[in-house]
Amino acid sequence: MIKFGTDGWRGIIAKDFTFASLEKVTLGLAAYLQEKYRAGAVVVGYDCRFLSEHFAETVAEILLKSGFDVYLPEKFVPTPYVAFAINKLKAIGGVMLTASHNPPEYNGFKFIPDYAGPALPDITDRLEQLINAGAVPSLKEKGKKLTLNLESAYVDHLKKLTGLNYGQGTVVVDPMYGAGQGYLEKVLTDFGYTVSTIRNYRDPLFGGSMPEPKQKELKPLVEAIKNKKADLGLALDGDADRFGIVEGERLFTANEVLILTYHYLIESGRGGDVARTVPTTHLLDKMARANGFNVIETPVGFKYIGKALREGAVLGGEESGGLSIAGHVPEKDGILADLLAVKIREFFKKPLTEVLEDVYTRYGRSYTRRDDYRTTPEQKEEILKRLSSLKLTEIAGEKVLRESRVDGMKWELASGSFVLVRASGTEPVFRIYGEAESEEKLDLLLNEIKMVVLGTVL
Ligand SMILES: O=P(O)(O)OC[C@H]1O[C@H](O)[C@H](O)[C@@H](O)[C@@H]1O
Repeated sequence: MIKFGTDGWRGIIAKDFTFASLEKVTLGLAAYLQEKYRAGAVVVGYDCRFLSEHFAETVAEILLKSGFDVYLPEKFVPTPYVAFAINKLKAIGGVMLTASHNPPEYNGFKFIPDYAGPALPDITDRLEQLINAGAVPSLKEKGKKLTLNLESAYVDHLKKLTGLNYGQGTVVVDPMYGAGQGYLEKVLTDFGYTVSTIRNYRDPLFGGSMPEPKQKELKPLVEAIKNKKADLGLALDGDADRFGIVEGERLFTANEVLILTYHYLIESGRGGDVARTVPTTHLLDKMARANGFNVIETPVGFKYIGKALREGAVLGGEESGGLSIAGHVPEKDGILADLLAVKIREFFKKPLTEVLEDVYTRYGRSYTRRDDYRTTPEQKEEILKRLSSLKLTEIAGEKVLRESRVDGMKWELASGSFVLVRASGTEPVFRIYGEAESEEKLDLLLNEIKMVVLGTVL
């Protein structure tokens, strides 16, 4: 049984993710594409993982035999680049072979439709149906196999979109052995920055860790920043759709990066509506309201943010590390987010830490946190049952103003704080998220919800 999770189908290589299961998935996709289009081109990209290029060949071969033209790159590419290529080539869609930031033993299959953002559930539901029913496409005259070669176009587009200028400074780039190698280096050296790079070769084992830009995994970047006396460190996850931005030893959370980006867009005259997922910081709401803009709240998943971006939001993002802006593809792009961080420093002429302080002074300070708790399938069932009947009027002594079930269960409190519990769609964990005006308060909120919801089960 194939299931598309929060972001595509993923599995352990050789156990679930095999050539045979990939063929089955691709046959279903080809049948889906034949249902929707008479002809067209499909972009097939792949990351640096074990066998990724061979998996991509398998996908390409089936699509070609189903009568579609296929664009295939000569080496690994970032996920946002595939989205960019779909847009540029007016392709009918794309496939990205990647397991993003998962451990090395995983690989994955992500379908990106013609609108160049993550597939929405109506599409993945139909795909699952076709795949699990063993659908096969009709054999057609073989399509054309073409080389995907839009790196320069993508780089030029990012240069224009970010509006970077010639600047000075030292930057360390850390693609974490992933598919984003070369892009940041190219843009920044072209603009006169001194760039040094670490972990910039293919290692399907990711140096024994995970290609995820988190504090623990970014120790080598922090070390390199110190050694090079660099102003900034810029990291990417395994397929470069997520970012890691570091000044000194400080890694900015995705919430902070979203706040900084929104502030920059507003102050540079590019303000507008903002889209965020339910657990993402409400400071964005305060900023939007203060400037006469709207907030679009969505369930977790960049597919929903992508939709809001297509409908006119100027910024869309999520606390898990996704960001894109108007004028770009509605897919999260870590390379774009990293370059925007450089632009923000350039624009405000100060370090990001100081820009963030200015934002807090203007709109109010807030602290966010997410705690993850591993559960067994039985525990998950029990917690979900408990959540469905839970009614809280007060949390940590504060009145609940609003309760919402857009995704999981969210309680918004009188002071503007919130707590949210939901089951992850990508890992066997429950996530408890919160935001409050002080760290002490945040602690109280998260602990109380942990006790009430997970307490006796875990
Ligand atoms: O909290 P989860 O359901 O595990 O999802 C966490 C994240 O997973 C993937 O990376 C998706 O692309 C994101 O859109 C999502 O936010």
